[in-house]
Amino acid sequence: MIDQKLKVAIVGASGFTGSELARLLLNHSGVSIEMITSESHIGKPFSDLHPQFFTRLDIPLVSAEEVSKQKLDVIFLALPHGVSMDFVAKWKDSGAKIVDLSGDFRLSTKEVYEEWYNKKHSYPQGFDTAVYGLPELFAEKIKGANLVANPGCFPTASILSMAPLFAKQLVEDKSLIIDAKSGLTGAGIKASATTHFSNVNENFKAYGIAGHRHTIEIEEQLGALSGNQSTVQFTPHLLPVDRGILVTAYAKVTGEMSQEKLTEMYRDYYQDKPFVRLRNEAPGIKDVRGSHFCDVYPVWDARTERVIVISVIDNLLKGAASQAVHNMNLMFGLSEAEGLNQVPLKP
Ligand SMILES: NC(=O)C1=CN([C@@H]2O[C@H](COP(=O)(O)OP(=O)(O)OC[C@H]3O[C@@H](n4cnc5c(N)ncnc54)[C@H](OP(=O)(O)O)[C@@H]3O)[C@@H](O)[C@H]2O)C=CC1
Ligand SMILES: CC(=O)N[C@@H](CCC(=O)OP(=O)(O)O)C(=O)O
Repeated sequence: MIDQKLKVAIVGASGFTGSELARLLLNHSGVSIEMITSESHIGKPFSDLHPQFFTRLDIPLVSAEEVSKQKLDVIFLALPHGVSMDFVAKWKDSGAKIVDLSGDFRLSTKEVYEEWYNKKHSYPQGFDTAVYGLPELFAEKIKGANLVANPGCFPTASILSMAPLFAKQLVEDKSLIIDAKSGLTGAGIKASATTHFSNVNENFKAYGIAGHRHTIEIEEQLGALSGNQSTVQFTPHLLPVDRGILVTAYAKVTGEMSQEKLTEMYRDYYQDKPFVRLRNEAPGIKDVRGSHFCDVYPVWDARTERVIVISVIDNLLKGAASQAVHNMNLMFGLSEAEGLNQVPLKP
């Protein structure tokens, strides 16, 4: 019998999102993991780096150079910004479809990228063919894409919190404030002073104030949705937990609003989007931990005349790895939910 499974490579799998990709793809019926790369651990079994895979995924790690030598259907890039773009340039005509988890291909133009990512070397050709991989908004475009720019974790939770209102052009200009909190795995596997146990444990801190690169990503996507330029005040915070993002978004809206109208609007917008769950109480990060869900809770505060929306995701999953798998499912015409039906891990 001919093996119909998609041949997949995970590039940069010694990191957090790479290992989460491996966990999801191992349980995906339509995929065969052909290759996992790491430059700093060539030759070691994957399970030596991530012992949770012992006896389940022990294949040796290879250099990314090996990717060019094999016929693959999908390449997942779980690499830092500025590194991914060079691999995309190399492999974009290889016949494999690429899902890039970095920020390299998410923004609209070279100029915007260079402004917000402070890039030194020039941007490769081909970025204009990338599709922004947020399935709830762009499924049709993703289906035809060869290169998907997987969204950032904060932008995923932020955009989904506000999309129904922007789609109807109901948000007052410059009124949107997004206050977001992330678990530590959002910062990647490399140790730093910021993520040192003593700096994080029993602590809680804002960072990237008035300049975090996710601001422009959120602005561009919400702007595209409404057809108007949007300006967002975005402030991330570091939470002393492993994983999870909680967004609290505040906005002024134009026209009459009520709780019933708001709930109805969100229900309509997300009715055929199985991974966005409309909640009737404030969700916590553990309600989605280990899953592909984004839980959303919209509230109308008549006293302040503001909409407040709480949204939660697992930054490593809906914010990265499971979103990448969702994109692959769409790109290859597979069932959207294949490999993504995990029930959240709670407590
Ligand atoms: N963590 C999160 O919650 C999210 C992360 N992202 C994005 O996904 C990407 C991966 O993130 P994450 O897994 O957290 O990152 P990590 O820092 O945990 O891992 C990055 C991996 O990239 C590899 N790498 C680093 N430099 C190079 C290089 N010069 N050439 C080849 N490989 C290199 C490293 O592997 P090795 O040295 O073994 O080769 C490492 O395993 C990043 O762009 C990140 O911004 C997006 C959404 C959420
Ligand atoms: C907690 C933490 O440090 N988070 C990261 C965001 C990680 C992510 O989603 O985004 P990118 O792919 O855009 O890097 C940060 O604020 O830079």
